[in-house]
Amino acid sequence: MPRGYAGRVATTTRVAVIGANGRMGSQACQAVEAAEDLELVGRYGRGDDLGDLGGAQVAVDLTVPDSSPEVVAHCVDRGVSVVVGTTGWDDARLDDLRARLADHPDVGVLIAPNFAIGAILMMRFAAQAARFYESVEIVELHHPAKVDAPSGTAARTARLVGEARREAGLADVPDATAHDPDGARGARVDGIPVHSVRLRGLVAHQEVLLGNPGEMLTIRHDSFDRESFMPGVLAGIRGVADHPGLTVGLEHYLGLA
Ligand SMILES: NC(=O)c1ccc[n+]([C@@H]2O[C@H](COP(=O)([O-])OP(=O)(O)OC[C@H]3O[C@@H](n4cnc5c(N)ncnc54)[C@H](O)[C@@H]3O)[C@@H](O)[C@H]2O)c1
Ligand SMILES: O=C(O)C1=N[C@H](C(=O)O)CCC1
Repeated sequence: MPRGYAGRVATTTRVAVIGANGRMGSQACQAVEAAEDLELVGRYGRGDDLGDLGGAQVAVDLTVPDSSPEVVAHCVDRGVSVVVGTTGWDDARLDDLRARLADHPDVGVLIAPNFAIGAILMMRFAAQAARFYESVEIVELHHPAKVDAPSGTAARTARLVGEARREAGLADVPDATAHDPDGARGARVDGIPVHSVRLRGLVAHQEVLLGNPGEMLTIRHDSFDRESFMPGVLAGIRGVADHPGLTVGLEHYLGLA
């Protein structure tokens, strides 16, 4: 156990990682093990019985969109706060989770669409810029093993941008497309066109393109390695118990909201 100031024994937080054999989960286990103030007490893969989560105080969910609601419900019902990196948390799922958390007022859940500091800043900058531009489109680019599209980050960015445009009283983005039988104009999330690229060699990347007559602003973020997510995972673990209820976005723990 680590020693704190004046030789006192500092307390550690007991952590369980669910989805521990995946690309993110395995790296999160390493990050927790390397942190002096955290203790990894449980690693769970698909099919494992989560039980009492090894006595964890905080769980990290890095599974898949189909599993995440059940995993999070299991933790919340046992009074364990959860840091959720898994995507797929649409409004209906968030509403269900809020209702569940109402019965567990001391439990915190952080839904973090992206743990990388640069991606969080990209989302904030895009929301700030949104009211100044007629056009906006999002291009997200990821590794081809990703199971969901659009990415959680792109969906969150689109919602933040859409909200900022509504508050500013902007009209819909201009688009004369009348014939698009193959869906070449991408998906629409909150009125914002979103395009998903899946390409061997990529990890996680996004561009927000904002256009006005005669100019374009591009806000781009690149995660070249999953190590970019780990400081955010650790910040989430350290903060979640102090933020009871549901929080969407790590920016709320970082003074960036
Ligand atoms: N928030 C972020 O910054 C961030 C960053 C990267 C990935 N992600 C998201 O995290 C999730 C995981 O990504 P990945 O690339 O590690 O995927 P992955 O497929 O490599 O890992 C997911 C793992 O979860 C396991 N799993 C599925 N259901 C489970 C269950 N019920 N219990 C225990 N384990 C279960 C799978 O077997 C797999 O090993 C995805 O939703 C992805 O979009 C978020
Ligand atoms: O690799 C993934 O999968 C990622 N998922 C998140 C998303 O969908 O936005 C975050 C970036 C990486």
